[in-house]
Amino acid sequence: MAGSFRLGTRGSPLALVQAGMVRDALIAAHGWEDVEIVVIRTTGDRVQDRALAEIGGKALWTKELDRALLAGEVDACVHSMKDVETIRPPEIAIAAMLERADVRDRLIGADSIADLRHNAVVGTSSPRRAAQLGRLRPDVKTVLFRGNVDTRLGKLAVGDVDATLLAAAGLGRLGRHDTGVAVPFDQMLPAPAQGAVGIETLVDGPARALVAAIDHAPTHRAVAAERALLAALAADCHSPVAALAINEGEQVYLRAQLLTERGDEVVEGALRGGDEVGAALAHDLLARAPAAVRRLFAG
Ligand SMILES: NCc1[nH]cc(CCC(=O)O)c1CC(=O)O
Repeated sequence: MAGSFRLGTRGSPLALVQAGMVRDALIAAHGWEDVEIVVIRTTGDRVQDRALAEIGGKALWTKELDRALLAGEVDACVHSMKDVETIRPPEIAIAAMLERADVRDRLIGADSIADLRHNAVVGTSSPRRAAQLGRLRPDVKTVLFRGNVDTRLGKLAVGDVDATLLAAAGLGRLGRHDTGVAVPFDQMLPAPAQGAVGIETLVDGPARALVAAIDHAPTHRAVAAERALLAALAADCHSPVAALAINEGEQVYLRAQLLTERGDEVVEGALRGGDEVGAALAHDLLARAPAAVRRLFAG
């Protein structure tokens, strides 16, 4: 490759740490002297006062990065896989994923969900977290909470809310391993693809194989199963859906949960299998879902 490899990324502190991890992995795999990091500003970074779901969804984070990739301004783009839509442009491939970090959520502001004060106010803009919280604690109110990790922790510190929930992976990558407490899976199953960093390239071209050299296959397989479930559900960022695939040899054990907005109704299930497991579990859940849940996943 002539010149240094160019890696596109958003400019948030977390995105820059993740891009640095990808750069280091590429340098180690290929013995390159350097990788150029190209910061691309996205609509999602500019609009901070409305829920992601309300203003256009996950495309807000990917659109500008996709454009730079398609225009040949960068060789690859780094994403939190959680923020990448299920349906991608046909010219773009998920070439690799880094090994997944801690997939759990962390609660900041109380020792546990049970310990939240009566009628506590929790800041989150995630339909999944709001629904799961509503299911466990119907008295708790959730309010819109956006901005990067530091912005959210700042709002918590000044008392705008009693508590908030953030992904352990993001906190850890920002050096905040000790912020808050981990919420166990049985209380809060994570978002599909939470904790996974992905690298996209063009389908055709030399970058794809270069990036594939740093792929962590078990992470890729697990996240692919979670994304296949989302695709079969026709779910988007409005959808209160949780899913987690655990590797078992060449197979995965996929767990998932669909909820109503306040978590009054829920359907959950699990399935073990290969490539088909995401779609199969989606169909099983939809078949068993209460009407109020199925309505949210009408696609
Ligand atoms: N939607 C925002 C977002 N996208 C990825 C992460 C954290 C890192 C990850 O899950 O890989 C976060 C913040 C959060 O949910 O706390």
